[in-house]
Amino acid sequence: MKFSANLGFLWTELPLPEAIHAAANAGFAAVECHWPYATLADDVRAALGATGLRMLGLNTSRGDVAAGENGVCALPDHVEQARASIDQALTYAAATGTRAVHIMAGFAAGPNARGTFIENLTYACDNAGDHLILIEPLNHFDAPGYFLSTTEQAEAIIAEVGHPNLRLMFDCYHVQIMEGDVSRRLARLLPIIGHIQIAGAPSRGRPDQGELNYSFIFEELTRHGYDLPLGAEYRPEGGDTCASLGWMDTLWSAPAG
Ligand SMILES: O=C(O)C(=O)[C@H](O)CO
Ligand SMILES: [Mg+2]
Repeated sequence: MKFSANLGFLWTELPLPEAIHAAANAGFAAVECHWPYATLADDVRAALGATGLRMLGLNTSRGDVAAGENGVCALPDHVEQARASIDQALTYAAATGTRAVHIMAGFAAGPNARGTFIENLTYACDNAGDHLILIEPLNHFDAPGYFLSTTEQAEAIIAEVGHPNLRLMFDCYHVQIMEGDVSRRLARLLPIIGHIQIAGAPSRGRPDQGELNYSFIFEELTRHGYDLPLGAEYRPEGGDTCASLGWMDTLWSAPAG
């Protein structure tokens, strides 16, 4: 199993290029981030080039954070901002060789929100080139009122958009909280999954703590032939990422031979 360091949660005390170097030194196979826009894309690209790591994903902007926005792409009265956030994310992804862009839906509900999200996702896919477009259900406790909260809802939207670039970001932590049955759900949804993330549940601490048995999940994924890096998107205790990394060895030892 390979792992991607989510730099939205790991090494957050470091500027993004330095965090990329820290992830490489710690043995991660890739990195991913949340909102890199305050950092010059050239600096990120240089750090990726120097370490040989790929950036697997970044998010569209949250919008007006002070006003409590968490993405704008399902907000019927924000279509212009949504398209601008998608353009910004795709431009940054192209400049840094980032694999996927996560389209943040925002706090919204109802058929108009769904229709808006589908139109904006279609726009994103039509302009994505080689980049994957991801959507991610978030749990009700961390993101109450977020438009997308279950894999079932995401699966129906992916089918309706019907574009090969559009995939599910399966965050085991959110799925465990909202729906459970994680390993069976993972296996069934693998054909539409574009990225998988991990964290302990329900705390969002390190993956070796809490109710999810990741050793089992890793074995299952391996059995299904899944070999892309899994996104380590957890909050290290006390903010000390290096001290939190023991799980990388204890949860997974590569099969012999
Ligand atoms: O919160 C998460 O789980 C994410 O992966 C997103 O990037 C949203 O912040
Ligand atoms: Mg996630």
